[in-house]
Amino acid sequence: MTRDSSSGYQAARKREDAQVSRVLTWLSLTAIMFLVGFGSKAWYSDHSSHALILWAFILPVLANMAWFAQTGNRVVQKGGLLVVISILFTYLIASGGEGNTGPLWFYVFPPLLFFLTNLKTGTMILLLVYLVAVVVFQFPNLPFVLAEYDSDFKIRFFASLIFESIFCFVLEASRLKARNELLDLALTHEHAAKTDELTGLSNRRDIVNRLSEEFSRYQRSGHHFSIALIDLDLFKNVNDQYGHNAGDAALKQFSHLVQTVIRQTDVAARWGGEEFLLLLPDTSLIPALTLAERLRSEVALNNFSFNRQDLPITMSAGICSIAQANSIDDMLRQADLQLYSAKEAGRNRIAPRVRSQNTDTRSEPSA
Ligand SMILES: Nc1nc2c(ncn2[C@@H]2O[C@H](COP(=O)(O)OP(=O)(O)OP(=O)(O)O)[C@@H](O)[C@H]2O)c(=O)[nH]1
Repeated sequence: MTRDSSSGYQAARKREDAQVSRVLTWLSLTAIMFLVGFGSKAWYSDHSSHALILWAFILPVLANMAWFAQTGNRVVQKGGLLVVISILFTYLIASGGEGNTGPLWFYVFPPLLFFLTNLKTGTMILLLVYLVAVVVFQFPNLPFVLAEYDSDFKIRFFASLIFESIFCFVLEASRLKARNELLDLALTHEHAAKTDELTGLSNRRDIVNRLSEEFSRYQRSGHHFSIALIDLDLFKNVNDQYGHNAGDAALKQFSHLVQTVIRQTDVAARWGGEEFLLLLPDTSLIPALTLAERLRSEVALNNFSFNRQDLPITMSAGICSIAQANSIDDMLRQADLQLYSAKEAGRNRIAPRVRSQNTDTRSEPSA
């Protein structure tokens, strides 16, 4: 299981994305308040055109918020806000704002960029931001540049902006490192919580969850599925005769064999002790019986061994399809009954149960 495919990781990513969206909504509201406030201040200081431009920026911020509320598209929400803020700050540095304080807003860029993008994209955009500042500082005669800054200010501005950028980069890099380490730890725990330690198959808790998910899918969309409850025959004798380690080796070899026989979409789990459960999605009774019979035959033919000693391993299984049951518990109960009848009939066999509305027939293939 990779970090990306882990359900825990995906849930964490979703939570992070939702958190970023909430922060962006608050940032947008704060930006609107600032634009109203600084616009009013400029208006009453007789800088009416500056005030109007600041107020004009409220519109795209509001439009971005409304678009996000409508579509829930977080990429557009992030990108939209970044574009609006970039244009606003470029205007502020080029116009000087009030009293040539416009460039001060550039200090918002480094933390915001690393928060909204990743380290690589953030660094690239920051370099562009530097370029904008260099152009404005070096070419005061350009038509859109209205402010002139003295050399001392330019040097101090760049030095402090670069210092802030490096600091933000380092902070974000260590935050990401800590976050990834935490996610890896969560992934290890998630894997351990779902996996049987000896065989590496799903454990009982995991298969129970998957069964109920599959049952919900069946109720929603009518997708049939089947289960096979498998028990290794006379396993106590294997332990008694060859030792517990040999028994463990046989359980591992059996689990490996099962995984080579089932499809990728099937799930094999250790149900407990020497009992296993297969969940076979999109499989009705007859294909499930065919698969179980193939597995039984492979097991009977396979050379199970421990310390160069051959181990006599066979299996019996009870099969049940959702078409024959009302619930997961009912399925498990019926599969267990079938397993019992397979054992009673002499082991090393599969017991199907086929039940229609009016009839209740049982048949067992010979071993
Ligand atoms: N080596 C080993 N043995 C296990 C493990 N879990 C359960 N067993 C053994 O599996 C055996 C199950 O024995 P029983 O329930 O009597 O059934 P059986 O001998 O398989 O006989 P039938 O089920 O009737 O065919 C017991 O001896 C358990 O100790 C395990 O993890 N490792």
